[in-house]
Amino acid sequence: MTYQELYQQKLTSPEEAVKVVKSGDWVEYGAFAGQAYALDAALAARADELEDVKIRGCCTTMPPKIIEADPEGKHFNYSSFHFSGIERKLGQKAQAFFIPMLFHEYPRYYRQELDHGDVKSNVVFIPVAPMDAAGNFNFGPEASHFHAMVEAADTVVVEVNASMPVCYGGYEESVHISDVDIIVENDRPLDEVPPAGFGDIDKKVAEYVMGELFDGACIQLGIGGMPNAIGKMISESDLKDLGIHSEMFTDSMVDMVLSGRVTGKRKNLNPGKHVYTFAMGTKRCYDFLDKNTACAIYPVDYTNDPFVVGSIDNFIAINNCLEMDLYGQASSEAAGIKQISGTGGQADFMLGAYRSKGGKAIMALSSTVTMKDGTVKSRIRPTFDPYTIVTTPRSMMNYVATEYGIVNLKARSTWQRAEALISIAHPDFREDLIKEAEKMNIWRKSNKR
Ligand SMILES: CC(=O)SCCNC(=O)CCNC(=O)[C@H](O)C(C)(C)COP(=O)(O)OP(=O)(O)OC[C@H]1O[C@@H](n2cnc3c(N)ncnc32)[C@H](O)[C@@H]1OP(=O)(O)O
Ligand SMILES: CCCC(=O)O
Repeated sequence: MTYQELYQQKLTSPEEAVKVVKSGDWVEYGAFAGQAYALDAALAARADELEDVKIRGCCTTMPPKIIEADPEGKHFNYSSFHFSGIERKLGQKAQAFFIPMLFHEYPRYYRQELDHGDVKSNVVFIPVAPMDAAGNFNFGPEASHFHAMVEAADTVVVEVNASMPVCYGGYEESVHISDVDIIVENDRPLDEVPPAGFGDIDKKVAEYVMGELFDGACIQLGIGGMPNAIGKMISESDLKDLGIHSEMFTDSMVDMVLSGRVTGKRKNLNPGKHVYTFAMGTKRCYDFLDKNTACAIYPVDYTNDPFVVGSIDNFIAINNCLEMDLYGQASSEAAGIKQISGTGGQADFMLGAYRSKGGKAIMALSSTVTMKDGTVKSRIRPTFDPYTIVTTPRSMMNYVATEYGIVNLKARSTWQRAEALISIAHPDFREDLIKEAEKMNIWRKSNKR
């Protein structure tokens, strides 16, 4: 049978395809902008027939119809490995639950199932580009953990999207028709996620970070407004021959490449290739990645493995946090019990970049945040409030930058950390921070006043 004949044999409607889901099943959704919209809608339409169907997603750009159809969660239960803005809102209403993870371990959660059952996966719904002549469906700009999900699921359902960019990769960027059970079709443009904005303070922080970059460095940029400010500054700099090895490919990276700052020529791993595991951006970003042989998508257990990252010389990881305490712990994913995002790849890259010869792991944050009620809070705090989630532990903290400077915490004692962090806190909060540090016994007589 030819691949085309096989395709026709497996092709059905979304309504028929979702009949494979039974009460009690675990169903895997896509991640980021890689979402199976038609399958979600068809499953939602079956709400009244089903009980206890558990769904796992990740950082979705798609408001799930299964939740719209069943807001009280009587039939479906939705969990996510990383909250997007959509899931953050659902989480506030107990319509989405969070699954803590280290991003580089994500594929392993599925593969362990084959050995001793960390997760159970009955059905996977996955969006793909149209089949190529060799029978492969490309996952588009979201390789991440997709191949591992396909391996673990009892039934693999793909939603073929003619608008999906085709992203060439190192490995595990596609699924072969022989591993697919059911095919549906649904053409729709990928969701666009415009880059988070940044202001003058972010730019000042970015200037301190820029001071740590050098020709030939290999860069990872995290998620949020601050990394975007840095990406823009890089593209306007005169840095040469930078490399990209990142988890997420962004619009600011398109600028970094098109401005000529990034060539990848000096990378000792994957030279000449801009390496990533998923993209979230505008159509311009997706078009840039489409069939671009200078870009290589890999599974996340490669891009984010701290040992892989650590093997890349001159690796500079730049990430963002919400708050830091005087010991150097970073809280980046939650405000108290409100889950905002997730650990994602932050801890992976903080560890990996420090392992790299010539590498640096930089946490960039503005010194203050203005809350919705207008109060201005220092992001550098003596201690965290109860229930605060630590994303990067103090033992992994390296460089920290605010608009008042950049300090290195590695191998520094508690008093050195307190002194360094207070020196880059907003001046209005420094005296109070010193008083608290004194109470905490981490301020010495010799510390500067
Ligand atoms: C993609 C890679 O390569 S990833 C590797 C990196 N991954 C990570 O670092 C994961 C963790 N980090 C993150 O998720 C992001 O970097 C963040 C959340 C720290 C910053 O992202 P940004 O988009 O710039 O955050 P933003 O300033 O918009 O704030 C997000 C929310 O947190 C709230 N918030 C921000 N600071 C605080 C604070 N100190 N206290 C309470 N709430 C806060 C904001 O009000 C906003 O909430 P809302 O959407 O309900 O209004
Ligand atoms: C799950 C990926 C997103 C991030 O690392 O922040």
